Amino acid sequence: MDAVTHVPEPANEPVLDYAPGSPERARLESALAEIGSSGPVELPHVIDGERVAGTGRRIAVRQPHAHRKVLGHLRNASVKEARSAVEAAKNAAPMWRELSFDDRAAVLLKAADLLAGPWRARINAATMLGQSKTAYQAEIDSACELIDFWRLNVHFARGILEQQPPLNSRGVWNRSDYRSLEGFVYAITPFNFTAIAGNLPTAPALMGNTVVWKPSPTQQFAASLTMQLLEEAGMPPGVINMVTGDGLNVSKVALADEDLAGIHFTGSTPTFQHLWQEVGSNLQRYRTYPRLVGETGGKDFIVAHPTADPDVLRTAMIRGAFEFQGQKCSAASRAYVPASLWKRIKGDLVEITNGLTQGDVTDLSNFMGAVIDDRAFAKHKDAIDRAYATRGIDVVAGGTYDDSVGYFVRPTVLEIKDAADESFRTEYFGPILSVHVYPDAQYDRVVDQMERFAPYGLTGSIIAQDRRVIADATKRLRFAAGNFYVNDKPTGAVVGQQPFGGGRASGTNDKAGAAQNLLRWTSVRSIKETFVPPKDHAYPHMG
Ligand SMILES: NC(=O)c1ccc[n+]([C@@H]2O[C@H](COP(=O)([O-])OP(=O)(O)OC[C@H]3O[C@@H](n4cnc5c(N)ncnc54)[C@H](O)[C@@H]3O)[C@@H](O)[C@H]2O)c1
Ligand SMILES: N[C@@H](CCC=O)C(=O)O
Repeated sequence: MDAVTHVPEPANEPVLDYAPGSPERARLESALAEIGSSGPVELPHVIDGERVAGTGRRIAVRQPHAHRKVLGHLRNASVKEARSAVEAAKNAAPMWRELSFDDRAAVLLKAADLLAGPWRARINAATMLGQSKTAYQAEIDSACELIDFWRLNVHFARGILEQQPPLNSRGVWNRSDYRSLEGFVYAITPFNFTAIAGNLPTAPALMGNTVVWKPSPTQQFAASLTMQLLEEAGMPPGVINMVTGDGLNVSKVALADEDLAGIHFTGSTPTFQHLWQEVGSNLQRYRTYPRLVGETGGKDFIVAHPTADPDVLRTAMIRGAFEFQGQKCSAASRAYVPASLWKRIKGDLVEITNGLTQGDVTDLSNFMGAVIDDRAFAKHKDAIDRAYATRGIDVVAGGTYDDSVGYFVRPTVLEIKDAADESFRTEYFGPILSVHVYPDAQYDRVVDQMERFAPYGLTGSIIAQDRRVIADATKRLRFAAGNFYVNDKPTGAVVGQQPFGGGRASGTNDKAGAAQNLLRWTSVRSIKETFVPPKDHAYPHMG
């Protein structure tokens, strides 16, 4: 029973390509048709394994590219449901932490296999319809990244448990006991990645914690399916308690609870800072210091050197800025391009950007869908309108928007004279790329200016051929990005390959899907056992 087992060797889940005629495409199209043709569903809270309708404000979950189509309805959690969720998590804690690691790991390994197989098309289709992702963007998120999170977290967690003190004095045996945190973990997840939503509650759960999970309302459709999948994988009632809605009442209850042991957050910088402040002001209430893990916003950069390959640069800009409508925290939203290169790439960049296909994501020929909701649409519209109204900014591609059918914002390139313009520091979280074109000789000045201009430190790329430039930029931009790319776009980190997260205003850099993150969800106890203990208090020097 107590054998130290080996967990299955992890490997990244292969990305399926959904080419015309492929079996995965047929499965996906049938899942899209099935969801698309069934009426709106109720998206209840799941507390202690029970579906709870709730009494709070009812909110429609819409398809962003066809906003008249409603996928389902949720209700904002009231204080009552928030209390029930916290109580359920606390009650389930002794049972869950007493289960062996292998039992907890088996739930996630089974969930990963279910997602890789029978659940794949359904969750991808839900992510496409609910978050307006193309087939490829859904596949790398809701299938591959989530499967990788679950499999690799088990692998990394096993590695942590194996870390034991290297030294034992004679007659002594030292051990490390990886305890869960004392209390419950509050997981709050963003709209843009089904994988992140699935990882944030399950990573602490793997380490023996029970969780209150509050998904984003605009991701709730896929989140509810993820919850069902976890139940099918054998997750016991009460381990993960999902409450829906805006989270205000959940925070009111959870952040004031003496047993709050941690927050696992991904979302915007202001939301995380607000949660941190609340925890700070409640500090004296808590039994233990809550662990605060937050991955937040970015203003991710591409710096091109005059030696850059123009095709590599253009492709990194288009894919990095516009895939999933620029709604990745890692999306390239500012680029610094030398004048000599800009002359060479501008024509193609503008033509390709203006030709990017956009529309309903069930039409698999589209490169892009819509932005997530009316609020995001309004923010991007304001940013584009401001660009038109500002001297020194040229809207060289895109620059249009239309919300009559869906929340469509055309991929937009702004050529901006002033490197200190606010669009080089503000996260719009949409398909808007600000480009500063600099005289080739001023490369060094530009790198110095951009390194600190935005408050964030999430992702960034250097595009250059000269090795000395790459080496120098890697050093000079060391703290400007937690994920740094050489001759590639700054998006698309793969679990187990490029552990993801950033510093400065971008978060606590605890690297999702890596051992660093899992360590935040365990509180180590050191056990020293002395086999033949001393029976006399005196030391030899006392004579
Ligand atoms: N660094 C990363 O790894 C990463 C990954 C994905 C997204 N992001 C960031 O997330 C942001 C976009 O996501 P979003 O729009 O969902 O962010 P958001 O901050 O608006 O919302 C995130 C979550 O917090 C919830 N929330 C907001 N206020 C709350 C409160 N007081 N109590 C409880 N919950 C509350 C929301 O309902 C949602 O579930 C961008 O800034 C993006 O850069 C970062
Ligand atoms: N990990 C993802 C971004 C997640 C944030 O939205 C990437 O690397 O593109």
